[in-house]
Amino acid sequence: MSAAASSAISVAANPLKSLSLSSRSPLPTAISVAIPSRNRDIPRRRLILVACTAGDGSKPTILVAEKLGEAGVKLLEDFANVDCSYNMTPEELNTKISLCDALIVRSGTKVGREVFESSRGRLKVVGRAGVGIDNVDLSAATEFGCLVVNAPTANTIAAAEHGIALLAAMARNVAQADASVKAGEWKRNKYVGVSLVGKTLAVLGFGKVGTEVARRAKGLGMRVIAHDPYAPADRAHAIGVELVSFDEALATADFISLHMPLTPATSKILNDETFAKMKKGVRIVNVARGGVIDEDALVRALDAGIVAQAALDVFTKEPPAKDSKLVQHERVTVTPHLGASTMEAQEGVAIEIAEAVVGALNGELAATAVNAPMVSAEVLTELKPYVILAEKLGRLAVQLVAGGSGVKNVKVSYTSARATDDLDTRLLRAMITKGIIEPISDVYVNLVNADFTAKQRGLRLSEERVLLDGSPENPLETITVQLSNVESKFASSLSESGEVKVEGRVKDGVPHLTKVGSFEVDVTLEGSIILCRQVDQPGMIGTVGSILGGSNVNVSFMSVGRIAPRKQAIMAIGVDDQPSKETLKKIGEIPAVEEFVFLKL
Ligand SMILES: NC(=O)c1ccc[n+]([C@@H]2O[C@H](COP(=O)([O-])OP(=O)(O)OC[C@H]3O[C@@H](n4cnc5c(N)ncnc54)[C@H](O)[C@@H]3O)[C@@H](O)[C@H]2O)c1
Ligand SMILES: O=C(O)[C@H](O)COP(=O)(O)O
Repeated sequence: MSAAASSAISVAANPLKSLSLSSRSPLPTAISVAIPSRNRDIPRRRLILVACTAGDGSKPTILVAEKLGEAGVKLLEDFANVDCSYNMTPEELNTKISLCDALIVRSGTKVGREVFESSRGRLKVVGRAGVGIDNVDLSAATEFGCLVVNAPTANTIAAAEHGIALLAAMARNVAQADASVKAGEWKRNKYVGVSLVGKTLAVLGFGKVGTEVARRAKGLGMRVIAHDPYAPADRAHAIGVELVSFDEALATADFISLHMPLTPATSKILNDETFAKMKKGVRIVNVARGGVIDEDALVRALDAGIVAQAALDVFTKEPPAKDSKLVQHERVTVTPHLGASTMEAQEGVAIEIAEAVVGALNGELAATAVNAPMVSAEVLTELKPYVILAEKLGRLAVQLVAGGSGVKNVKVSYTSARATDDLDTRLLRAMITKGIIEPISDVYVNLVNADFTAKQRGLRLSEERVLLDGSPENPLETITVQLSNVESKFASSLSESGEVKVEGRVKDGVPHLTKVGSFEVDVTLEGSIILCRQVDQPGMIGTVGSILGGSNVNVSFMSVGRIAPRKQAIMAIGVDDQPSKETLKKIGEIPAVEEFVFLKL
């Protein structure tokens, strides 16, 4: 099958009366009449991939719950109403959130399920001004269709520098000696330190921060090894770092620096058992997350002399209890989660997160999305009309089902001359899901929660690719949506094998409906559509057109698809305005009309 094989003919004509056809095909199966209309352009709909600004044109509201750099706040203020409310209690946050479209936090605010529940569907984006997203309930965010974005790069150097600062300060007892001098003491023998040069540093978590720490430690003359199950060896080799197993790292290190995220797999990864595998007198730095260390076990390891010293920027509970044995331990150096706190990093993070949040509220895909598939801007631009087509086909198909909620099986076919790995259909699938679910529920579906929502509703969506011959000028030729095991309220929409079937394609950047059941039609997918099955006979277009015209319903497009002359035909009529019940009744009463349906797009 190819685009050229379609036998639909589009005839640009003005009023219905002056319809004249010039066909290249002996037996046209679809005849279209383009009617100039106020709304001929694709409606200025936002591509609602993730979130959107308020539909009424009013500014969105962004709640900034923790201190954010000035430049970021300014960027947000140019776009939205910004409420900077710091130090809120959880209850205050839950109360405010229902009035906010986006929330920006750092590590100090817990964004749990109750925040999404309290937002009652309004919260569309959570921006984490930093890297770690362990304070955000990602599953709840996804369920509620809320995008989570972070600012993963702007504080890397700051965190790495803080790790090195703690490493050196710990080795030379800087904090303890400082406190002692300020207390009037002068104990030069007590605060003799250890040297870094020639010592082995094990970096656990060789990601952005870990790599920068390793690079700096090499500069200090240390031997650096790293453990990271997901890090590429060539990156390690490039800076002279050897990747080793976890146990080897523990057994050989004089210093251990932690740089992995807090996940169920890394929670308390340093514990009694793993401390026991370490070299006696090891020194530990943690600028990652407090939860990766079992803090009670660390106190035991310090007291047992396994761990000589520790330098900690992060704690399981922040701030830690005043009487925390760990914090008060004389061989432990602490800072109050300062890793990202440099002027430069905070300005950078603020801009990075503000841009991500504004972009997401504008309906763009964020490059730093944490809970949504990444789709590059180029792919997105190219797929834009197909994304609209996909959603509209979903909407149309489900409205053709009698008692739409029984839809369980959806088959989507994409015809394209593009190689399979050159066509990313995740967006299209999400939008078809949105189109199918939204008209029959009050769920808001977007790229974030489409798969989750489909699964939750027992909707199985299978995709099929049909490879076409020819050059892949367009990403896609047609999209076909089929719903199986359903009854249809418009029998003509059933395929030969009994599925509700609609097919569309993009023409000149505009989505068109090109097939309903076995009938070829050609109508732009905008406004609303009336589908009529009728006996093909002269005057039908005029009769229906004058009923609609008489009721002041503006017709934007008409197309007739038929099996053969004087047999059954499907008339697809695009209308800008919703016809009244009486008008639709009049159409149904035309003797040649066998069935009809009104569909909202
Ligand atoms: N103290 C601070 O203010 C501060 C500042 C920035 C980052 N951080 C924290 O530092 C951590 C690292 O940040 P990043 O930007 O380098 O993140 P990153 O994602 O670039 O790197 C994390 C690395 O950890 C690795 N990893 C995952 N599981 C592991 C495991 N079980 N064992 C070993 N490695 C594992 C990953 O493969 C990845 O390479 C995060 O927890 C982040 O929140 C803290
Ligand atoms: O994960 C991070 O980015 C750091 O821990 C920084 O957290 P903060 O924004 O609370 O300083």
